[in-house]
Amino acid sequence: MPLNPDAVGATSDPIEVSWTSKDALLYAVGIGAGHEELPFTTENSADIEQAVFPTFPVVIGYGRGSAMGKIGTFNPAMLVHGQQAITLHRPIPVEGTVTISGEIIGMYDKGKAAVVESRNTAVMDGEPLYTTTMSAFIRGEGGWGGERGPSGPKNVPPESAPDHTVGYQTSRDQAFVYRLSGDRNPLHTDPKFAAMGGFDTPILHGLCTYGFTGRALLHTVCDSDPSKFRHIEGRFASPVFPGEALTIRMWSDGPGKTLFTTSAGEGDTERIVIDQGLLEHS
Ligand SMILES: CCCCCCC[C@@H](O)CC(=O)SCCNC(=O)CCNC(=O)[C@H](O)C(C)(C)COP(=O)(O)OP(=O)(O)OC[C@H]1O[C@@H](n2cnc3c(N)ncnc32)[C@H](O)[C@@H]1OP(=O)(O)O
Repeated sequence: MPLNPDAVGATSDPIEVSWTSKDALLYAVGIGAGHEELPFTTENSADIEQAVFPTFPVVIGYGRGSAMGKIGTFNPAMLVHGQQAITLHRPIPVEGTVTISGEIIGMYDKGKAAVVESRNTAVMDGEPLYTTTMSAFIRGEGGWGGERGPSGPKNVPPESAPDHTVGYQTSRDQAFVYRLSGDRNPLHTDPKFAAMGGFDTPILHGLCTYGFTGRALLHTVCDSDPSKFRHIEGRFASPVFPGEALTIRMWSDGPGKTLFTTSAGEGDTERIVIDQGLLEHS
């Protein structure tokens, strides 16, 4: 059975998931943090309280609570992560339990591909903690005559030079650490599976690049304070190969708003890998 466009509105059964301090530390090293970010990478440094990166919700209970299981069948090697947004209602504690509910909120026919949007809402102690929205871009699954969905430019930065630029280096083996936070998709580690998806070598998890990007934004425009980081959104514009350098460029867009892009590679190979980036912060 192929994709089922009638799955829009399908919901998952709410499910309880928990995480520990160690999960937050593992996520931190998976997105490249280390000795310069001790609050996020240690729980026992003198006079430092452990903190959690605001992009951590994307791995809490990874995949559990999502309604994506209701969209029908497709070749998993043809799926790439398309877009991701995270809204934080309060900072994420070092450990905790949430109840996650998922819903399919859109299924768009792009002709050569299907774009499937889903939303997860997480509640802790009866109050919303965070909401995540993601889209999957499934190549070869369009063409059923459905709505084309959103298109056109969004969160376009000005032509002017960025207000801030941060560079990070991913490691050749970055995906092997990042996957331990939950996403074991072999697209990121197995050359044969990657080849089935049309890639010469495994590509980096989109959410790993997203985590590096969130670190840059947190430290540059939120004074490294997760409580100032309210909402982030962006679109995966091109694959990243493990070992590539990342450059995150930021433009202030008025009070509490920063537009951003993330690029990978250097010189001739540099290209934007996250576009339509927006951070809302205080
Ligand atoms: C069930 C379990 C769920 C688990 C989810 C996550 C699992 C993870 O392990 C998977 C990953 O991490 S994959 C890695 C991260 N993602 C990527 O690397 C994708 C990078 N992007 C691309 O390759 C292309 O932009 C590409 C291929 C996405 C699009 O490029 P093109 O084919 O050239 O498309 P284009 O002609 O530019 O546009 C066609 C229409 O699609 C819309 N669109 C483009 N990029 C999109 C994107 N990233 N997300 C959503 N929609 C997108 C365009 O707007 C266009 O629509 P329209 O014509 O209506 O304007």
